[in-house]
Amino acid sequence: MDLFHILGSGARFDKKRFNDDISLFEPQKQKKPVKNVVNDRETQASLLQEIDFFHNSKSAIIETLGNEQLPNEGQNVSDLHNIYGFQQYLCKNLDSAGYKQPTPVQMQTIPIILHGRDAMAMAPTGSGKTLAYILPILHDLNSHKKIGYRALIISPTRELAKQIYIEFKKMCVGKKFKICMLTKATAATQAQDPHLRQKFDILISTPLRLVHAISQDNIDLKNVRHLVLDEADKLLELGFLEQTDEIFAACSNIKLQKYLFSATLPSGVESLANNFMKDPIRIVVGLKNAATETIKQQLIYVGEENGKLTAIRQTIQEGGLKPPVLIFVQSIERAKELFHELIYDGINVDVIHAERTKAQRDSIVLNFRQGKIWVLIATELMARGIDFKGVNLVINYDFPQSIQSYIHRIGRTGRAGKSGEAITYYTKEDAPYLKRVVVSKDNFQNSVSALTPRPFLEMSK
Ligand SMILES: Nc1ncnc2c1ncn2[C@@H]1O[C@H](COP(=O)(O)OP(=O)(O)OP(=O)(O)O)[C@@H](O)[C@H]1O
Repeated sequence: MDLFHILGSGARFDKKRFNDDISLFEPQKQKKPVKNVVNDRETQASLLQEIDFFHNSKSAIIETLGNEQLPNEGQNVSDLHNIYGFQQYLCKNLDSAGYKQPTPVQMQTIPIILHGRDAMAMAPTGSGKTLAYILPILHDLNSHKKIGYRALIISPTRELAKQIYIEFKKMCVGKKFKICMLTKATAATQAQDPHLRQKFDILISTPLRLVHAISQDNIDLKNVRHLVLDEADKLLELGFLEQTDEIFAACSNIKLQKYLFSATLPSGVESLANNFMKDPIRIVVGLKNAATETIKQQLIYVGEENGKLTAIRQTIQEGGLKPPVLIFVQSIERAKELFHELIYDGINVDVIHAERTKAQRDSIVLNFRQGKIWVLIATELMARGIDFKGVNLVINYDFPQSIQSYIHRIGRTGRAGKSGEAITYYTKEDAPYLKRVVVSKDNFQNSVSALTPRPFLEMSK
């Protein structure tokens, strides 16, 4: 089972359940079982070259031995030959973006997708799941073709869809790929000119917008080979499920591969997903359905409802509100109320929710990213996927309704290995629900920094 262990670095596979999958990765019998031998070169050489895509073997063995450090010997850019061979433009773009090494979820997911398998990937917030599908998709698409959409990414919110679009664009520099983010305007132009639809390679959309286009016969998804559900558990919840189902139905290509990504995939959702996925490989990085370990979490008892405002004002007076700060509330009304309180206190604050216009939302997101807004009050709209790089503090002003909501909300800080802080206020009424969100940090395994992956540069031909 050593090969599978090596494959599984940074991830946890349900070996019992996916025994068949495991055997797929074992085309030949190991000569002899290897017991935690770090420098057994013979063992490493016997790895299936095509699966050991990132040459992860070291990090896996490090894991076995308790994170012991190994020298980086043998890692040579020029001598690495890999049957996938990422194109130079990808490596260049990764380098320009400052991405030197793949994160664990990227290490695990990329080879699985490139091997033509469906995948369900669960990895902490801010662990790089977006790139974990962007890279193999771009690699597989190879170059621009005029045959219509070949990859489709579904996101629950327009804000996240836009962020994914920007990340794709960043990775496509130097290639002629055409990417479309479906909006009212882009849908209308494609409705008017069917030839235009052939022009694009990749489509990114929210479910509702796409289902509308499908129902109007304005979009053709028959050539889609890669379908990603980003924030998959959200997209498979009641309310989105019907739309997601219609999208699946429209993707009729028999070679379609499906991928689910989220920091949280409750077991009910997983069972549901198993019904429509083809032999999916399940990837779990870290502890399933748990918060990221780089976030310092605090629960603060505020007694009554009005204790929250007192608590936040006290934190401000004590200079404990280091911007940028994101504050989550439960409803649009609550967001508006808190905004008026904080603006009255002279704080550089703004508020984002579904009642603000698209233009306002775009400009708020941009201003918050650029540091022009210090404190942003948000509803659940901003809880998932949004990557604000430097958020120092997340405050759950209103207690989250589920563990999933808690994980995603606080996951807006402590991203990409950075540290962050999360404060959750709770009142007497919230006390019975506390257990839902209190997750033992000690149980968390395989943090991003615990692994020593191969540099991206070594993926090129
Ligand atoms: N290999 C890498 N090296 C360094 N930074 C990376 C790498 N891959 C991604 N990142 C950065 O990590 C951050 C988080 O990535 P991403 O938004 O994909 O996380 P996520 O896992 O999708 O989080 P969430 O669950 O909140 O959606 C981004 O700022 C991204 O630019």
